[in-house]
Amino acid sequence: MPVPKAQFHDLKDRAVLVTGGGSGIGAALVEGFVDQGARVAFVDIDERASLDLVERLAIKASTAPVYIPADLRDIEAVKKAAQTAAAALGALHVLVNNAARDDREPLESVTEESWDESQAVNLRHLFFMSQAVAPHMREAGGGSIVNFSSIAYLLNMAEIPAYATAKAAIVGLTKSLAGKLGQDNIRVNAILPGMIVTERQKRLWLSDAAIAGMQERQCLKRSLTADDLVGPCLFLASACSSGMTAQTMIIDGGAL
Ligand SMILES: NC(=O)c1ccc[n+]([C@@H]2O[C@H](COP(=O)([O-])OP(=O)(O)OC[C@H]3O[C@@H](n4cnc5c(N)ncnc54)[C@H](O)[C@@H]3O)[C@@H](O)[C@H]2O)c1
Repeated sequence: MPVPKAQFHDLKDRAVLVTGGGSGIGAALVEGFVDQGARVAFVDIDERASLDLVERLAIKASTAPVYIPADLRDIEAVKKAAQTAAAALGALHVLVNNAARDDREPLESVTEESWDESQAVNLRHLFFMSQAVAPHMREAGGGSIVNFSSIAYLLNMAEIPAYATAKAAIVGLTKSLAGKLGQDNIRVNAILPGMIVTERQKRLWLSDAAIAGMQERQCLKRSLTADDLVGPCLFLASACSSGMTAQTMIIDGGAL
């Protein structure tokens, strides 16, 4: 059964920036915000997927999303992307820090370089993008930042020490940013997805046995998809959650 689409009326015309919006969960989030009538920009390194998404959404939306090509491992590019988004959309009100790359790398293989690379792609840009966007949110009178963590760091998964570290740190980052930015009416929350069956996940990591194993573990006996994250993310972005900050929301079908 398809996940029903929510409507949050305060998100209409809101200026929204999504990182990693070109494919996977991020693309579903971009579409979710576009469906609200929000004005959306997204950053992604994958130009082909991103341009395809813009083309697809331009057909159905009055305002097509703005694609900002950038590599979020480059902090100057992160800052520039925030400025480009604000210049295109006006004072930003919502930031979704979604981009990541869940490479597997066992303990024995991790090097200084691969460790730093993992933190750069999975953690560092969330801080610097939030830092760059916060002044625009102050200008807008407040805002909402949604950080994508993962339940992976709670599952004792052996093959992802650097990724799990980054995803755990995102919860700490979320709470610290919330502590600082609350005085400016900027809320900061995190979403922890469980196993979300995307095309990329199926191509790279998810065997039929792994999917069946997770369904067995979950309370809900179906696979979750990117659409399962859209409603929760819109809710955190909307003033419907205006009393909620420094929190984590687990969307895992009851796996934990
Ligand atoms: N899919 C899952 O099962 C799952 C589970 C738990 C958490 N999550 C989290 O949800 C978020 C989205 O996951 P996903 O499965 O859609 O990931 P994905 O890999 O399918 O998509 C990530 C997007 O980020 C972009 N990206 C990657 N590196 C980039 C860089 N350096 N600069 C700019 N863009 C870059 C990619 O091009 C891609 O469009 C991530 O934070 C991930 O950790 C996913």
